[in-house]
Amino acid sequence: MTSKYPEIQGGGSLILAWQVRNKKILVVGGGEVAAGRIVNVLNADAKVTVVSPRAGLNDEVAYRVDQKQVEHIDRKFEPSDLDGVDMVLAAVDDPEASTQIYKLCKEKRIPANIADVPPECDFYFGSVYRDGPLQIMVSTNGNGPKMANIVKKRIAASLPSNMGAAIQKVGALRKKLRKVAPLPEEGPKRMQWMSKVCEKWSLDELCSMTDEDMDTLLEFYKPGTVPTLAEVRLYEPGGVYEGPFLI
Ligand SMILES: C[C@@]1(CC(=O)O)c2cc3[nH]c(cc4nc(cc5[nH]c(cc(n2)[C@H]1CCC(=O)O)[C@@](C)(CC(=O)O)[C@@H]5CCC(=O)O)C(CC(=O)O)=C4CCC(=O)O)c(CCC(=O)O)c3CC(=O)O
Ligand SMILES: NC(=O)C1=CN([C@@H]2O[C@H](COP(=O)(O)OP(=O)(O)OC[C@H]3O[C@@H](n4cnc5c(N)ncnc54)[C@H](O)[C@@H]3O)[C@@H](O)[C@H]2O)C=CC1
Repeated sequence: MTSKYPEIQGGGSLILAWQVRNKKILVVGGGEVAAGRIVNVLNADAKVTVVSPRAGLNDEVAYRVDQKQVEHIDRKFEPSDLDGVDMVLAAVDDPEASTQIYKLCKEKRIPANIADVPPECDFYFGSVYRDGPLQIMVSTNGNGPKMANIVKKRIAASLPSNMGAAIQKVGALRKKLRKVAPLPEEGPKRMQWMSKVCEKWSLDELCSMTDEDMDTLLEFYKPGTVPTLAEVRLYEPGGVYEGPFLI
């Protein structure tokens, strides 16, 4: 029997945008996989510590250590490394160490990704496309990591190059709108108006929107209308404005 509600398809992952700004993340290992993890978490503004013997660091990880982008503990993993840590990413070529790290993380309830052991991961990484504020993650839920990479590239190729820039402008406009209409009870109106702007304006229009344009556009929030960019630029503040576009 078909239902009017979404059908449940178990076996997936909960895909979230985890906020790790200033959280302490421990990366165990300093090889190629660790290098990828480090980029992912630094891009999310985490505080990163890498534990691995210096001799085992690959060029990229050694570079990030030398640049002080990450802290470095020059030895093998020890249990005390987990003190005060919010997340652990293990990428070592030593299955025994992997299992020990996993067990300790379970005990201490620290979320962990153990690169080579999917059953020991609280979460998987995915293939990520990034364009400014826009991030798209593709997961195949452990079935085909390389396929995730291929799907990501296809999605990326289909996206306009100014998508991230447009989203950045929308972010700035939303911030200003919050100042103009701060009250919680205005929520529904605020959201409706914001959605209309996103739907009506092209990406090029959004991208070319200046700070001044934003302020003018926001004058249309009260009547709840959405002019075009051209109309915004024709608008004279304080004037009585009743164009055919005020729908
Ligand atoms: C479960 C998971 C756990 C986790 O790592 O979080 C995991 C596990 C394993 N990967 C293995 C192999 C490879 N991994 C890659 C690449 C990536 N792997 C990533 C994620 C994940 N890998 C998680 C599932 C994600 C999902 O299913 O969607 C990506 C998407 C993200 C990232 O790691 O950052 C990143 C692409 C980054 C990008 O697009 O930029 C390549 C290709 C390459 O290196 O070019 C290969 C070789 C080819 C192949 O096998 O496909 C093996 C060894 C298998 C063996 O021994 O044969 C295991 C262990 C196992 O499967 O048992
Ligand atoms: N996405 C994924 O899940 C993938 C996982 N892998 C697996 O991930 C693991 C790591 O791969 P690579 O980075 O290519 O290996 P690698 O050999 O380049 O690096 C291993 C690193 O671990 C460090 N290390 C070893 N024992 C340690 C310990 N006890 N404490 C701290 N550091 C220690 C070494 O110094 C070295 O920096 C391998 O087991 C590999 O099979 C490989 C490809 C993709």
